Amino acid sequence: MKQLEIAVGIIRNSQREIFITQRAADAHMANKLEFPGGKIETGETPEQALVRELQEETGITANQFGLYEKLSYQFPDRFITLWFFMVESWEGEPWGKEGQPGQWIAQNSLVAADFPPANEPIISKLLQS
Ligand SMILES: Nc1nc2c([nH]c(=O)n2[C@@H]2O[C@H](COP(=O)(O)OP(=O)(O)OP(=O)(O)O)[C@@H](O)[C@H]2O)c(=O)[nH]1
Ligand SMILES: [Mg+2]
Repeated sequence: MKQLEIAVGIIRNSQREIFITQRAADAHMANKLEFPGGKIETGETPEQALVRELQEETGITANQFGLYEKLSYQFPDRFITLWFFMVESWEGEPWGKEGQPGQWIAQNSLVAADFPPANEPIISKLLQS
């Protein structure tokens, strides 16, 4: 069973919109929306992985963030632990740097079904706050 640790960023602007990207058609959880991020590599802290992944996937440099939630999920073929960081201060303008479509979505209009099932508790929490 694959076991993965993932760091992702909830990139939120001053209008309470969140930068969301769409997963590739050939990826795990194909076409689902996601928070940009990816696998924590050996020797990296979750925070270091977050900064690296956001640079690679969205072009921004996160400079202030805090852990929002950490949760685990058992997929049929893999067990993943997701570290969700709230990112409210960064340099640059996020875009879909790896070719993935990106968009700003109002925090209160996120739809859980558009995301991988592991994200459900996070979408609920964002909708409630
Ligand atoms: N980035 C991201 N991954 C998520 C989210 N929710 C969720 O279940 N995942 C799962 O986390 C796993 C790893 O994410 P990833 O594919 O972005 O990893 P990565 O950027 O290192 O990709 P790579 O393997 O192409 O290098 C995938 O199995 C993905 O389906 C989310 O909101 N954001
Ligand atoms: Mg990724």
